[in-house]
Amino acid sequence: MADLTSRNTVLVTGGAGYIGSHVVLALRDGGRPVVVVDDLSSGRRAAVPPEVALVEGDVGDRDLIAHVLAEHRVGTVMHFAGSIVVPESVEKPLDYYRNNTANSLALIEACHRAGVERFVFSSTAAVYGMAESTPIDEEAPTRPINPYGRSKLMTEWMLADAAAAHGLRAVVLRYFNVAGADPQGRSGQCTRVATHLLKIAAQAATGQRPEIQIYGDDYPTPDGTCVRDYIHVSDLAAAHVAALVHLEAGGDSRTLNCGYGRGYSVREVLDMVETVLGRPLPTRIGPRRAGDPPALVAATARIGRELDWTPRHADLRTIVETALAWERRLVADAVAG
Ligand SMILES: NC(=O)c1ccc[n+]([C@@H]2O[C@H](COP(=O)([O-])OP(=O)(O)OC[C@H]3O[C@@H](n4cnc5c(N)ncnc54)[C@H](O)[C@@H]3O)[C@@H](O)[C@H]2O)c1
Ligand SMILES: O=c1ccn([C@@H]2O[C@H](COP(=O)(O)OP(=O)(O)O[C@H]3O[C@H](CO)[C@@H](O)[C@H](O)[C@H]3O)[C@@H](O)[C@H]2O)c(=O)[nH]1
Repeated sequence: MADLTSRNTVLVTGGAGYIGSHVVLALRDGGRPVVVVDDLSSGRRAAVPPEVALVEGDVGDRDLIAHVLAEHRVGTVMHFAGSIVVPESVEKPLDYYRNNTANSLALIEACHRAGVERFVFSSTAAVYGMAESTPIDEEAPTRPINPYGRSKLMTEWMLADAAAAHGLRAVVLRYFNVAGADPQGRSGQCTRVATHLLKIAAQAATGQRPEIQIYGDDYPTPDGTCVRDYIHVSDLAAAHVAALVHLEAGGDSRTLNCGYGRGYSVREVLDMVETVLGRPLPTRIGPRRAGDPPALVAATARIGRELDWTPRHADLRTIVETALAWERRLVADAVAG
């Protein structure tokens, strides 16, 4: 019989990606043993610290996962691996159901077989769809409006059912808009195809794009542009560590919003980028982007109550400054070859 108490390694799937790599840093900063499984489809080997084992492979590969869980004495799985581009999910829904839903099923099954009972899952505010009112609390109806959101919601359901039947305990974190970079400059967003507002603004600020297009200024919001709740990626990483502590202390399954409960419009974000930069950026008003809700702001009472988590970077200037510092570094590294 395996000694479950000595299983204290955390398996981070997708740990070579943007958010996963920050969580790996937070876990390592806390002295935790970590192993990463990543197929490097969008992640980078360099995002994983050299002392952390990186197993290159598919999270849906049951044999590989069974081997990793046993070999590294994994006690908790944090599951980030997945496909994340909403418009792509509309064009290729089956790819999203395979990579986000079917591969999550394989991973949950592997955990069940191996007796791994603690699970932390990257979900998304996209599960709420067009929210009827904001701020949105966790009891709001889940009516995702695209395959990406549905593929993630199905994983939430599988985890809830596995919790009820098999004793798996899962913290589902529904992220709002994740942005910024590690304040120490160790990681940041590196995606090849940028779609997120702040990444695009950082690329424009560093001369990699001629302009930024604002997708619609006729929304029913104070300045007509969409409002979002931006959370610094390092605070989000700390929420994962707090979720781990909760589960290790015997805590039950939870579904928790991750945001600050404060919304900023697209214009306010771009104003802050210009302020930090000290010069204006070329912007153009374009048409609305399909599927954008006018406002998405998290109700945050539950995470404040359920986890021992205090945000440390909850201001837009810090988010913008760290995102810009990271983008400048990427550009400098590219120039240096
Ligand atoms: N970025 C956001 O604003 C945001 C918001 C809500 C939820 N999320 C969720 O957070 C998670 C991480 O997102 P991110 O922004 O870091 O994206 P990312 O693309 O940077 O990271 C995803 C990682 O998963 C890996 N991966 C993908 N499919 C895999 C597979 N089948 N097997 C092994 N590895 C695989 C990729 O190589 C990459 O390293 C995702 O599950 C996403 O749905 C992100
Ligand atoms: O070039 C751009 C890019 C974005 N936007 C706008 O900026 C806002 C934020 O867009 P983006 O950064 O693409 O994030 P969202 O579409 O809000 O989606 C993110 O945040 C959601 C939660 O709020 C998560 O569910 C998603 O996974 C995550 O990608 C939206 O109003 C966009 O229309 C622009 O105006 N111009």
